[in-house]
Amino acid sequence: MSEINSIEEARVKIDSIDAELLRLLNDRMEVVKSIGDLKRNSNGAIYRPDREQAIIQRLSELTTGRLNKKAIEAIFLEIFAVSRNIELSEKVAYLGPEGSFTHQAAESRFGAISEYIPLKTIKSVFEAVDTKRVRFGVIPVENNQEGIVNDTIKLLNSLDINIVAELPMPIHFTFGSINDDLKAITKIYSKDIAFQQCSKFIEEYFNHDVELIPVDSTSKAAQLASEKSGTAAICSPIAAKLYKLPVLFDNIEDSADNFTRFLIISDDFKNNKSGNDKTSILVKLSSEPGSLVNFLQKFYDANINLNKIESYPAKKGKGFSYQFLLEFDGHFDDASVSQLLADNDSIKWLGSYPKLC
Ligand SMILES: C=C(O[C@@H]1C=C(C(=O)O)C=C[C@H]1O)C(=O)O
Repeated sequence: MSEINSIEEARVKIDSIDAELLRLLNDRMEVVKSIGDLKRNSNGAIYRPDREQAIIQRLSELTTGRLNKKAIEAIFLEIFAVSRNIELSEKVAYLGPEGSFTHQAAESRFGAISEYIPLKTIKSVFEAVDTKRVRFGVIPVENNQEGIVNDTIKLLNSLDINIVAELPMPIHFTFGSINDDLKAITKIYSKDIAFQQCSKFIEEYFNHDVELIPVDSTSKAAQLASEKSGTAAICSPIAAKLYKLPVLFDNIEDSADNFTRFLIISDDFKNNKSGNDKTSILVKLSSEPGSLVNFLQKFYDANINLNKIESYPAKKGKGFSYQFLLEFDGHFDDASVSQLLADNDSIKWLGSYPKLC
């Protein structure tokens, strides 16, 4: 690139590059529109995380300039979200309320312009997907501090719903208030759990008395704080944005490694292989010596790497049997995986999807 001597000169260059980018993006959207028409004729799914992951992987290997994989991902996830809306706008339900961390996770994958429906419970998200009122649902499945979300597993077990993609997301809390002088703040709204997870911040920044007021959601906290002087909220960045609450501090949580794994779910959905996939299953095993060992032996024999195993007691008739959630490397279409899952009534396949954590 030739030498640039002034900001004005640089901006002229940027304007011309942007015009070219826009022309190329519009060309891309024409092709995307044709794909949308073809999918409509064949009733194919609009969202294909396998294909999106393969594009990001390909571009990360191709890049020679300043953009690394993370930057490419940030840019292209928005392009994909806009593309999907041009193909066909698909409704997305998530565990609300608006401004929840699940909302933030949903927006990170489906972009700013999709049609979102916040629902009150994980069960209602599953039901909205099951009755085809929405094409996709977004719900939490585990948090590294709190453990697994039992409702999600229970509903994956009882309904015919598949996992389309996983979304690991670091949980960062922000501190927002319309007062920029901390001394003027006498009340802080948030959820109990957020107070616990940000206790060091509260201790260090407030040596005067503040009242910690627990409310139902961190979005509610943001709303209340946006309406009243002398108050503040500990909430998600998206909730602060939603209620136009000025953010005074970001990342105020005690532990830097608080992360939640969300799932995108749909009914009747099967990804193609992306090259780096994970499979989730539920399996019921009888309560007798060796049943788990014998089952796990099959993974060892097939050289399949296990990522997770969680157990749940499952009521069955008079006695108890055991149910396990297993996650392992590989895709349903891999011969080793399909052989392992074949002809086994006690296994419920939940989905094979690009591995992100
Ligand atoms: C265009 C497609 O549909 C969606 C949009 C994609 C894109 O913008 O490249 C990729 C995968 C799908 O989620 C496709 O399936 O190729």
